[in-house]
Amino acid sequence: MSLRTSQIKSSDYIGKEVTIRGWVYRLRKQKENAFALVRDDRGGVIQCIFPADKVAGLTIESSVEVTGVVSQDARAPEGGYEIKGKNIRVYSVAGTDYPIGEYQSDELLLDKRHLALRTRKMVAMAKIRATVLDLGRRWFVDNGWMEVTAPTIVKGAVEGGSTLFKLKYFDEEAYLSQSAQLYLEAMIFSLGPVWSLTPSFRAEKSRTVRHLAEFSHLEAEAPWVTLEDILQVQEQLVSYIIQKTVKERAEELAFLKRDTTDLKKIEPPFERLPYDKAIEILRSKGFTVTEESGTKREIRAGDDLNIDSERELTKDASKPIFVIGYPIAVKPFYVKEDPERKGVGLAADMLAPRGFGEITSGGLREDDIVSITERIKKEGLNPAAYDWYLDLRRYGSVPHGGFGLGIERLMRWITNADDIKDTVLFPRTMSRVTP
Ligand SMILES: NC(=O)C[C@H]([NH3+])C(=O)NS(=O)(=O)OC[C@H]1O[C@@H](n2cnc3c(N)ncnc32)[C@H](O)[C@@H]1O
Ligand SMILES: [Mg+2]
Repeated sequence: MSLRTSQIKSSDYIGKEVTIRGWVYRLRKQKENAFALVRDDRGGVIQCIFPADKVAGLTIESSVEVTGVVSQDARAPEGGYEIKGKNIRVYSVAGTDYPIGEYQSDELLLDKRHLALRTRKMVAMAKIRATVLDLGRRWFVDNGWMEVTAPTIVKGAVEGGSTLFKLKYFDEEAYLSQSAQLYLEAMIFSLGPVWSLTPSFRAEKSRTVRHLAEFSHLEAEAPWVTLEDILQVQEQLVSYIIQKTVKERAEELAFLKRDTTDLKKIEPPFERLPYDKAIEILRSKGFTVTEESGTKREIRAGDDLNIDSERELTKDASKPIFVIGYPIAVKPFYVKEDPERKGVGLAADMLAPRGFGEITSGGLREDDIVSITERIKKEGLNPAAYDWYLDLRRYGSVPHGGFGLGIERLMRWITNADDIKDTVLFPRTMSRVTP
């Protein structure tokens, strides 16, 4: 029975004969002996020593089954354990032109992502990502939220028509979903608090380190909630994911050289910063924005916040900041207007500390059919595509709200990755749709 290297690296196995299966990760041949670092299917590596002639034709990434006796030697790389090889079975000899080596360009690593996923960095990233997804699910399940699955082929925009991917759907036009939100709103009337993890698509015509064309979207929606309820759900969820990821993936975070001292401080409550106060802070710092015409001017009330303003607001923060009460004009049609403050939306964005930018957007939804119909029209959307959605206001409308969290945005913060593309296995951007 074959074992994984993590099992073998213990004093229990010293002197025992074991079998491991994996791929040749590094190969050093000397006159007498050859030293093969074999990587198992979870990325663990152990040194295997053979007489040089026994592994003559072996190449990097050849798939092998090694049998031998475990010994301990402080000089052995990867933890001081090694296998003195007795037998090696080669399943497949890899081509001698394996393209992933010590040093290569980011572009090549993206072009060969299907192979680069075998590198230690991407194995660590993939394991952290799997844990983040697992923890997101664990939090919702443990707190009584119901998982639902929304469609990803839809007929309407949620976040504005400019970032829709159009597709030919049999004899009609359809789009790839930007967000599951509208469907989650349909499910709260029978399932209460619901959540989903779906791919969301945005035809972002911008090359930034924070945007993907396809991202993993963790969304939630609940009936009978206030904006404060929605903020508390988010800060508990994000704190839970971060605190447990720091513990459960300490080895991988260490491999990525991520000092997690700052992440250990992430716990509720997060700061609530009113939008007007945020603008005041930015104006006091002489913050400027560039208009479409290219002219620069001082930021003022009514402007949306961009990454530069978010960075300025969070650069010295040790915990996320909720910016609350954006102007309704810069928010989508579904955002509820504050009945006490005309023109102000009951919405909030969660901004990660240290300039990592927006992690979530959320808030209360407009639950009055006349108001939301007007807002759909005002946004230039075709009300016919939302007739089913308006039924949710026609039949039993209730105060409700929710949020969307970008998994890759959260991952970029947790791993301190330079680029959001590093946090996803097969990134999709404006200039990349393969492999
Ligand atoms: N159920 C909801 O209320 C979600 C809501 N309809 C929504 O889609 N909001 S959002 O556009 O701000 O996107 C939500 C989050 O989704 C992430 N997001 C949003 N767009 C992207 C892109 N292009 N790439 C990566 N991540 C992205 C980011 O963290 C945002 O805060
Ligand atoms: Mg947003």
